[in-house]
This record gives sequence, C-alpha cells and structure tokens, in this order.
Amino acid sequence: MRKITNICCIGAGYVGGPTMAVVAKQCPDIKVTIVDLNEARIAAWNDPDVNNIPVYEPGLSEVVAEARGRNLFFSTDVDQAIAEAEMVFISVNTPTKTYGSGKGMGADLKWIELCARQIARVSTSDKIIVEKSTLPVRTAEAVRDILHNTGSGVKFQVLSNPEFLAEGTAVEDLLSPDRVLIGGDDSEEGQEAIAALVDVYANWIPRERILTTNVWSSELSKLVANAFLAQRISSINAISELCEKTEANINEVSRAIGTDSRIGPKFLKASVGFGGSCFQKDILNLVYISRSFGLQEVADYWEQVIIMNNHQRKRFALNIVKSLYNTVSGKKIAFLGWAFKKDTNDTRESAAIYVADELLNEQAFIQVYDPKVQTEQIYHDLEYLETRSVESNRNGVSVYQDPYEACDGAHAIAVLTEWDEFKNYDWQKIYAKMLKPAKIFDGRNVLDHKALREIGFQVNGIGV
Ligand SMILES: NC(=O)C1=CN([C@@H]2O[C@H](COP(=O)(O)OP(=O)(O)OC[C@H]3O[C@@H](n4cnc5c(N)ncnc54)[C@H](O)[C@@H]3O)[C@@H](O)[C@H]2O)C=CC1
Ligand SMILES: O=C(O)[C@H]1O[C@H](OP(=O)(O)OP(=O)(O)OC[C@H]2O[C@@H](n3ccc(=O)[nH]c3=O)[C@H](O)[C@@H]2O)[C@H](O)[C@@H](O)[C@@H]1O
Repeated sequence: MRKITNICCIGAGYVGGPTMAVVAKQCPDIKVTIVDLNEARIAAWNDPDVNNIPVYEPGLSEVVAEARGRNLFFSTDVDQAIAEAEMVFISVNTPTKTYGSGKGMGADLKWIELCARQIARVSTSDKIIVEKSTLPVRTAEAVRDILHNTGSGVKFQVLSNPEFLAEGTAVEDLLSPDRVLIGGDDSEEGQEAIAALVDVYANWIPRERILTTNVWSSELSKLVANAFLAQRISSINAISELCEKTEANINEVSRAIGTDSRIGPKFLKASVGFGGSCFQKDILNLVYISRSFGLQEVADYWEQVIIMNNHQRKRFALNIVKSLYNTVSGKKIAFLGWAFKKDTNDTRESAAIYVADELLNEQAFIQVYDPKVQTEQIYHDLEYLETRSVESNRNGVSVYQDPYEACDGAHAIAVLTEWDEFKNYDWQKIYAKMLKPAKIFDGRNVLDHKALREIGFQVNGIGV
C-alpha cells in the first residue's frame, strides 16, 4: 500500500486551515501544503506573529506555530502544490447558489469544478483526491467525470471525507473526533485509496473510530448529520415559544428530556436561532435534492427546520420592538455578540445579522460589541443582505471595542452570542448608564437573570 508523504489542500479557510494544521502536527513525516487563491488569506496564515492567522480558534495558533515551516506550508502556488502531492484535499467553499436553477437552495459547485479541472490540468502523476468540502450526494461522480477524461493517462481515485468539526472547538474536535468518515469505491484501487487515507488518520485516531463506507453514503451522511443537529435546535426553539405562553421553563424542559439517554443532553440549548455557514446551506441542499427526486414530503419535513429558525430570529427581534412600547425608532439597542457562536470570529449566517436587519427596518440605532469580530465584517454582513444602502447601514450601526461603551445610553441590550465574558461584566455599572426601564433580551440564556432583576433590569430570555 502506498504511504503518503506529500499532501496538498486546496482552500485555506475555516476547514482547510485547522484540519491540515492538525494533520501536519500529528504527522511530522508528511509534507502538508495548504493553497488558496486569496493572497491576503495566505499572507495572514504566514504572518510571523502567529496570533494574526486569519481563523480564530482556541489552540490553533499553537498548532500552527509548532508545524509551520517544519512540514506545514501555506502558498498561493496552487499548480505546484497539486503537481507535487500524492493526495489532494478539496476544501473550498460550497455556498448556496445565488443564481439560475437551484437558486437559494442547491449548492454552488463552481469552485469544486474549477478545482477538479485544475487538478486534471496540472497532474502528471497518479493522485488520490479527497472531497473535504461538504457536497451534495453524487458530486464525486462529476469530479470523477472530469478527472477520468483528461486523456493524460494519469489515474485518480476520488474519496469523500467530510469534516465534522464545529467552530470554536475545531482543534479539540480534530484531535479527538467522535469519528472520521471515509467513503470510497468498492474496486481494488478504491479500497487501496481508502487504506492510504485511513493510514494518515491512524497516526492519532484509534482505528475503530475511522468509519469507511461507499462514497454516496459518506456524502449524504454529512448533510444528514448537520440536518439532525439543526433539527434538534429548531425543535427546542419551537418548544421555547410554547414555554413563554405556559410558564414552563425551557431550561428545565431541556434538562428533563435530555437526561433520557435515548435523547441525550447535547444540542438542546434554546437560542435566538442557529447560525454558521453550514446548517442552513446543508439543509437547503438536502431539501433541494429531495425535491429534485420528487420526494415532496421528505423535502417539506426538512425545510421546516429552516422555517422554524427564521421564525425564531424574527420573533426575537419583534419581541424587542413590542417590549419597547411598539417602537424602537431612534432608540439605542446594544448588541452583545455578533459571531454565530462563542469562541469564533466567524459571523456567517449569524442570528445577529438578521436581528439587526429587522431592527434597522424599525429605525433603531444598534451599538455592537463583539470580542473577536472586526468592525468591517459587521458592515459587510449587513451589506450582503442588500436590504438598504451602505450609508444607511453605517448610520444605523456603531461598533465598539468596549462593552460598557456599547451599552452606554441604551434602551435595551440584546445578547446574541454566548461569549463567557458577558457573565462576568459589572452589570451594576452597565445598569447605571442605561435608560430606564433598562431591558435585557438574553438570546442565549447565558446571564444570571435573577441577579439582573435584583439590580433592576427587566429581563427577557428565550423560553423562560
Ligand atoms: N466552516 C465549518 O465549520 C465547516 C465547513 N465545512 C465545509 O467545508 C467547506 C469549506 O468551508 P470553509 O472552510 O468554512 O470555507 P471558507 O470560505 O472559509 O474557505 C474556502 C477557501 O477556499 C478558497 N478557494 C475557493 N476556490 C479555490 C480554488 N479554485 N483554488 C484555491 N482556493 C480556492 C477560498 O479563497 C477560501 O479561502 C465547505 O464545503 C463547508 O460546507 C465542513 C465542516 C465544517
Ligand atoms: O458542517 C459544519 O459546518 C459544522 O456545523 C456544525 O458546527 P458549527 O456550525 O461550527 O457550530 P455548532 O456548535 O454546531 O453551532 C451551530 C449553531 O447552532 C447554535 N446552537 C448550537 C447548539 C444548541 O444547543 N443550540 C444552538 O442554538 C450555535 O449557537 C450556532 O449558532 C456542526 O456541529 C459540525 O459538526 C459541522 O461540521
């Protein structure tokens, strides 16, 4: 069996960067080169100050510091890295399509296809191609079709190896995953390719946690895993609304049902709605694929997870308006948190963006503080929605580097991300500087509501 000594990864994003940094750390004998077209991103990964790498993840800068320059390299020379590698991971973005057929639903595989064509063009030796990006079931077929028709005589094996890391815990998840999933062909060559990839992971992951399947099961399992996780959040969020009408408490309900070992305690935290680059995209993909096979009931079933999430975000925003006497026009609302979850600087699909959009429609002024998100990112997120002019977004939103300043003079505070530091603020000091009655809308149920009420705050949580 072929022992892999040279790996290339196309895409230096939130998945390619951390994943390959951990491979390099755990496999010092393998040269790992991560390539990207985005020069600024590669320059940031190569920044001599390792704290400036473009992805914030606890523990990641230490991993990069250990392996970078030893057997981990970041480069914009995509052709050369592909040509030299025995195994090429494709870890490029696969966003929801924004045009043409499948608009707003299906995955845009433009970048995947470009990668396949580039690999086909520059390869002069046989290679194993690994789909690391999340892809619709049967995408490997298209990749194969391009690679098998180059006429160059070079042989390719295509594997599916979806990534299950969660942002904020990426390094931990990569070092000790619940499982690694590898899908490949039944043929002898396919099985050899699977074995070569298993061998890479086996450097640090127990073999029994490395699952192998056919390519299609692997591709589909990734979408299904995300759909199941998101479905749990929408389920608990649906019940949170019912709790608010019945005086049941969602935290107590979560605990009560989560202790049933068949249900389990994880992913039962009610919130302002899930965000992140993948849950919505992957479920939309599942819905689109189901519909394209004429499976209406299957499609409708999963689509409801998204509908519920949109509803949760919207009702959080409208609840703020309602509580502020049906108008937030000209009122200051402080946002604590903009990232889609704690311990990441990623804001893609963050609930904060949609809540802000809704409140800006109501002519509120929003004062944002997030410990890791950059100011321009916040404006960019709002501009991406194209709801109003760039100028109106900038007039309506101010970004602060200090949480106390963000809350100064506010009518209300909305907690959009569950950053731990929020729990330890001097809430008495914040209260003193707010307009009264001072209101808090805790979209993550992270604050001590009893203590806040004792200070004088009017507190609204989710489902409590
Ligand atoms: N973000 C996450 O936590 C997870 C993401 N995924 C999946 O992994 C894939 C990548 O996601 P992210 O890393 O978050 O995306 P990202 O957008 O952070 O990174 C993708 C990178 O690929 C680069 N790229 C695109 N086309 C290229 C080309 N032809 N040549 C060289 N570079 C190219 C882009 O410039 C970008 O830097 C997606 O399919 C996503 O669904 C899977 C698990 C977790
Ligand atoms: O494919 C992906 O991109 C990844 O998507 C999720 O990871 P991620 O989106 O990074 O983070 P999660 O921890 O899953 O959180 C997603 C969203 O759900 C919210 N959430 C999570 C859990 C919960 O109980 N309640 C809740 O509202 C979070 O705040 C966040 O907005 C999955 O957990 C990963 O396994 C998967 O690899």
